[in-house]
Amino acid sequence: MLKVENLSISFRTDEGLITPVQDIAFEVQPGRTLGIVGESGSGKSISTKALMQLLPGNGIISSEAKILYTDKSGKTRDINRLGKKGRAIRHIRGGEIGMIFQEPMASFSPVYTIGNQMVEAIRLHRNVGRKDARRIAVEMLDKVGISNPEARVDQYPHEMSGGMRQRAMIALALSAGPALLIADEPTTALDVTIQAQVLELMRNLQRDLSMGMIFITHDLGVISHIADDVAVMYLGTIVERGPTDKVIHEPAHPYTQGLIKALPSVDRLHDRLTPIPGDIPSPNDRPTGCPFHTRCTKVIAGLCDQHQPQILQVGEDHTVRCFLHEKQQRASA
Ligand SMILES: Nc1ncnc2c1ncn2[C@@H]1O[C@H](COP(=O)(O)OP(=O)(O)OP(=O)(O)O)[C@@H](O)[C@H]1O
Repeated sequence: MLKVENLSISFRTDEGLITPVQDIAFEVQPGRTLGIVGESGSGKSISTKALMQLLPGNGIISSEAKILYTDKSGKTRDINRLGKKGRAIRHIRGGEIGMIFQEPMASFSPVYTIGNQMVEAIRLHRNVGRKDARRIAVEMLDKVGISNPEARVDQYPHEMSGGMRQRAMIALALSAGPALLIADEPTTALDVTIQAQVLELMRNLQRDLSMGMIFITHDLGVISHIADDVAVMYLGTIVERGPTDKVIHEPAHPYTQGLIKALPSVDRLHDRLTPIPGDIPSPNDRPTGCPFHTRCTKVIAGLCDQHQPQILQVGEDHTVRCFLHEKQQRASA
């Protein structure tokens, strides 16, 4: 339903043009969840904002990028050719592709009730009257597990707890009936028990409604619970991509291996965690060669610091950008 190719994103800044996302490609299949994982600043959020033409004013999507989206009627369009305004992109935002964020207040206005905001969103994208829209809003609140939805629908966002607001935001995004949902760190700010409930809810809703979903997080543990496929991002490039099971159990890129070693686990309480050394460099200061080579424990001097690795196939639908695999494949050929 979504095929992204050659996507680079730049920003005009006082220091000149920076390009925090460089030439990424990924796909989302109907009814499947793609997880995008990476440290803060790797470019996860801006990559998905670009899909809805929601980059800030100084943001530029590369002209050669293709963002091919097949809508509910089966028509495929290149979102990169639609521009930021106009009917076509407004129809896609919300009605075709919904979005939820870490902070529900980014979706809700504090001055209107939850119900009023849901009714507006439903009527914008569906051909129904106010009464039916309100009925759909109540049904949606019920579906996301909010008790007594007939009364809650008339509450203001500040009258709900954090976890409940998060559920209401999911209901708001789903009430317009999107075919694809983008969830940007939706559970990061919640405490772990509520986080688990919201993750479970999202997984069930995604299956019941056969929606496609892109789930952004810095937490590989969360990815293993929710995503069918995963793209691992580092400093604006996708370094590894594949089915979640494969990527977690047979990680091919040293960065993915590092993320897994850094994951805390209750089974290994006495083991020391192994953090990835150093910090992610700034996009203004991108290293030459492989962007990860400055932190990589397996760096090959003279190669990784000078040349960009190409995308290599390491299994069915499993790809990696790393010279270690190029070397191995050449040796076994
Ligand atoms: N409006 C902007 N102007 C200039 N640079 C920007 C702008 N917005 C984002 N960036 C750059 O893009 C980089 C990637 O941002 P993005 O928000 O996508 O990261 P992220 O991986 O989602 O991180 P986080 O998990 O912290 O949200 C940032 O580090 C910053 O350098």
